[in-house]
Amino acid sequence: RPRPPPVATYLQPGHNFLQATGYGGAELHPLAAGPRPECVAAPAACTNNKYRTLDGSCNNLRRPSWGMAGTRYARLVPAKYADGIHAPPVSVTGQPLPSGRAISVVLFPDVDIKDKRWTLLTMQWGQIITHDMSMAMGNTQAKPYATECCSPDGSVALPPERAPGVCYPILIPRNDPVFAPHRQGCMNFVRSTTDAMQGCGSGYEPAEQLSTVTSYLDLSLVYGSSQALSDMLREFRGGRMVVEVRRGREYPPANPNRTEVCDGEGPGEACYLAGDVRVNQNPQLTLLQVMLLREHNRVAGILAHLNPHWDDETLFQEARRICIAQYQFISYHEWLPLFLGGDNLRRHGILYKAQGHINDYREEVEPSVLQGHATAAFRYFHSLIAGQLDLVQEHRNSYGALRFSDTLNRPAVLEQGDGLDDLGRGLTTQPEQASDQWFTSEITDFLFRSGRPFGLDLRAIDVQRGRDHGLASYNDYRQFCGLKRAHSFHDFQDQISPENIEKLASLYPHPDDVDFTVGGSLERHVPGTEAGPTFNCLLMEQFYRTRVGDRYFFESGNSPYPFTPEQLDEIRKYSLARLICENSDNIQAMQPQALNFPAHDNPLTPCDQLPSPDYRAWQEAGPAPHYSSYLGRK
Ligand code: HEM
Ligand SMILES: [Ca+2]
Repeated sequence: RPRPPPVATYLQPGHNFLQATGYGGAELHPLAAGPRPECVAAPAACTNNKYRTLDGSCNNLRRPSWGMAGTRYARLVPAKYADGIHAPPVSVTGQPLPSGRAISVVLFPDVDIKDKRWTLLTMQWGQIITHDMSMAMGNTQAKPYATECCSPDGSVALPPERAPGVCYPILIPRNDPVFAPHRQGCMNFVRSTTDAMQGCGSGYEPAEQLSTVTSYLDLSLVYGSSQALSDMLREFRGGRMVVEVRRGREYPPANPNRTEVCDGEGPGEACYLAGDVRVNQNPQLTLLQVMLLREHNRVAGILAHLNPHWDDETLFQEARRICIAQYQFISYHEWLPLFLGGDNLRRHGILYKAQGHINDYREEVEPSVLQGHATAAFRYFHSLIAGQLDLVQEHRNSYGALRFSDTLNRPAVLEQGDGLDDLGRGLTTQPEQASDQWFTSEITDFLFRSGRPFGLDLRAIDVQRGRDHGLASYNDYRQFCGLKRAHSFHDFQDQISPENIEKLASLYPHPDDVDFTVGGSLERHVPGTEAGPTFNCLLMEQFYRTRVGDRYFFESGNSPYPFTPEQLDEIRKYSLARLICENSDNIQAMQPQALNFPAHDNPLTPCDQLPSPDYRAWQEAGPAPHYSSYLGRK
């Protein structure tokens, strides 16, 4: 008879999870405190800016590169490479590890179980947050950035032991000009293509990977993670972002690099440029990117009306700051509690039921994204992805659906007919898949198939990516999070079912071999959360750091230029429902809790009756314009 699962120590009442994991995290692996590999050099000195920089530098005044684009992921548990430097791990018995594909087939097949409570938007917002927080230079979709960032002169110089073919665990074209000496600062610093492995100093320290985007939740996916990209995306008039207007609606500008980032029929087909290179990946993601972009221009327009004396720069920065605040509010207050439980979050200082300011910035907390989070725990939610996208009309009848793998890198559907609205209603009507061990074959057999019969396996890539990044094992992370270290496969049964333990034992030579990505995905969920204790431990640690390590977090009264309590009250009226209503083409009604299905206690509500911030709180002295002249939708 299986024993009831013990509660992980950090979740026991009275226990402080943040102490259990080091604060979170004062205990960074010593290497992460050493010379920091950076793709771009952090400024030597910071000024205390009113507004965030575009690349995230100088958020932390004492550690200007913390959370900056182009810096390494953080590690809580030391890296594990077969050779101590960069080779992917092998079994502790010396045998090879099972392939990611074999693991995916045996443990993560497609079983269609829909979530009973939450709409597909819940999944889709998660991907938005992911894209704001990290992108490994070596990841499947990072190619344009990897080349831009790491071989500025196009030169390719390789030390012989890292020549192409030495380690290619993931299939990526081998002619990538990615092996290159480092741009600046760290010249004897090399990388391998597939996995962005880095060694700094002598080149023989354990490899660390770089992330191309700012770690902060700062809408870098809208504004870009560099000043240069941001400048490309700005109109420099009225604080606005560049858009192309078609049929009276705003769309992101055309991507000059379309053959790199989009499939499709050629130049006539929509392919967008945005702050994040992954913007075209799937149409529901693109839809939210379009809405976030429209929201910026909408808010800029309102501010221009309220404060006619503001110049372009002020309007841009103020609109950006409000949009980031609305977005952080949605992400922490509306979205995150579904995954980690509101009580847990409040207990650990990740969320507050509060009015006014919350002054919890801690300059000693490193906000960089954790390997264990981005390379394992957060990817568990690939299980929420649905194999089809419902098209839904205003009365919420679904008249059809798109096959997921038909739509990847082809966002044109948003501009066809009522595509954007029909998909937007689909997002808030269709259930997401349940958070579990089952992954749709649309991503495990058909990912990026681009019209071919088969494609890639995202779950296999997730596993393999963990090895590329030298991620410590499931057992190591169990121990780190306060669970018992397993000495036999049997010992995993406190968290994992006997059937799954049997499968693990058939795949892996030794319990210490089990990949974190794999073991964590098999744990029974902690009640009230969407994952098991070990993944929860990483997720909580991450979202704690992302909040208290951000000097500009919207609720903070200690930021260099805080919102007033009155302005905070307005921001706290914002919602996902409002974002969608406001920035769709013509959606008329939405349920107030857009992550839950429409129901009698969450009824479809006319858009203009949903709560909205009153932006007059941002008006500087002067006569108020008539209210109705700027509050009107669209
Ligand atoms: C909507 C469908 C989605 C697709 C098609 C998708 C696809 C991908 C792909 C291709 C990668 C790169 C894999 C690699 O080469 O290592 C990736 C990375 C990742 N995905 Fe997803 N994903 C989706 C949704 C999500 C969601 C809902 C979440 C979490 C809530 C998520 C979390 C992540 C994370 C954390 C990474 C690693 C990012 C990094 O490089 O640091 N994804 N995904
Ligand atoms: Ca960011």
